[in-house]
Amino acid sequence: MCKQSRVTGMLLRAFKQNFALLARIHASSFSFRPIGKVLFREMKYLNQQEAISVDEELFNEYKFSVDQLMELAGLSCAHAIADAYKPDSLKTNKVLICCGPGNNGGDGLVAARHLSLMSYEPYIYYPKRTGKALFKNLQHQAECMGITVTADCPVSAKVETEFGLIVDALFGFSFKPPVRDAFHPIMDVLQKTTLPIVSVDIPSGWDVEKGPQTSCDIKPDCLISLTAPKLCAQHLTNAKHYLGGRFVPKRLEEKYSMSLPSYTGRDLFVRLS
Ligand SMILES: NC(=O)C1=CN([C@@H]2O[C@H](COP(=O)(O)OP(=O)(O)OC[C@H]3O[C@@H](n4cnc5c(N)ncnc54)[C@H](O)[C@@H]3O)[C@@H](O)[C@H]2O)[C@@H](O)CC1
Ligand SMILES: [K+]
Repeated sequence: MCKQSRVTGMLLRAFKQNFALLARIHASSFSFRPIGKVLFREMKYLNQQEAISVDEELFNEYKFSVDQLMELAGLSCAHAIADAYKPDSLKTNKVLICCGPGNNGGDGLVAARHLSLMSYEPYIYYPKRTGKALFKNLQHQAECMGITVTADCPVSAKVETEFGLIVDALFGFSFKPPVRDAFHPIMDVLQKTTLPIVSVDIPSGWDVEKGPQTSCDIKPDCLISLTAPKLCAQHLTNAKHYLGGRFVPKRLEEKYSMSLPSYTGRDLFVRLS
């Protein structure tokens, strides 16, 4: 084959490959971001049903136990908090941790225990408790480590003077608005506070997909998405955003096309913004 036709063949093949790539990009529901000369697929934001399905697969298909994943999730939250808020950058190292009735609250109980081992002084507000052994044990472990666990909602004035940071572990991806009456007092504290709020997985009160529902909704200073961000994270404004929960098997990540960012070395979190 002459040199000219070899070159023509190469150009044709390159054109076909690029055309196929562009067609795939166009057909996909994901967005692509050019970095240098390479196209990287951006991380996916899960809808509520996808988050629930991923959760179910981790337990049913992969046979993880709730305790295992909750410990890893809560530990990654504690590490991300320690990265974002060094104790001496806060007005005080006392951290108010608000724990809800489900697994999001469990992540908060775990994070409290780990923060207490890292120069913070956690104080847990845990109003609605279940009889499940896992949660009773988490509460017991926190109390054995000298952490106060109370069902009495702290008043705003006390929160503002006594604490340096608030962790919102009230509701996660199973939340269905509107917030029930029993949680109005603490939501009121979170809506009015001037302290930074770190939300675990979902800013409590936000719609899991649509984000804040009213201008009164809480404004987290930091969100720690677990496993993969949910759609509501796209509504964050001027907030730090971390990804934690470094336990997703590659096969599951690929099944849901999560395109998770790479964790560095032994880190338990990735800072996204
Ligand atoms: N799948 C995962 O990847 C993992 C998820 N974990 C955590 O688990 C969370 C999800 O946990 P759950 O499914 O238990 O649910 P949530 O913790 O999101 O909340 C469920 C609880 O909130 C209550 N609730 C729902 N809507 C309410 C409303 N409008 N007003 C008042 N109460 C309301 C429900 O009655 C239930 O008790 C995640 O967001 C994450 O924080 C981690 O613990 C472990 C790993
Ligand atoms: K939350």
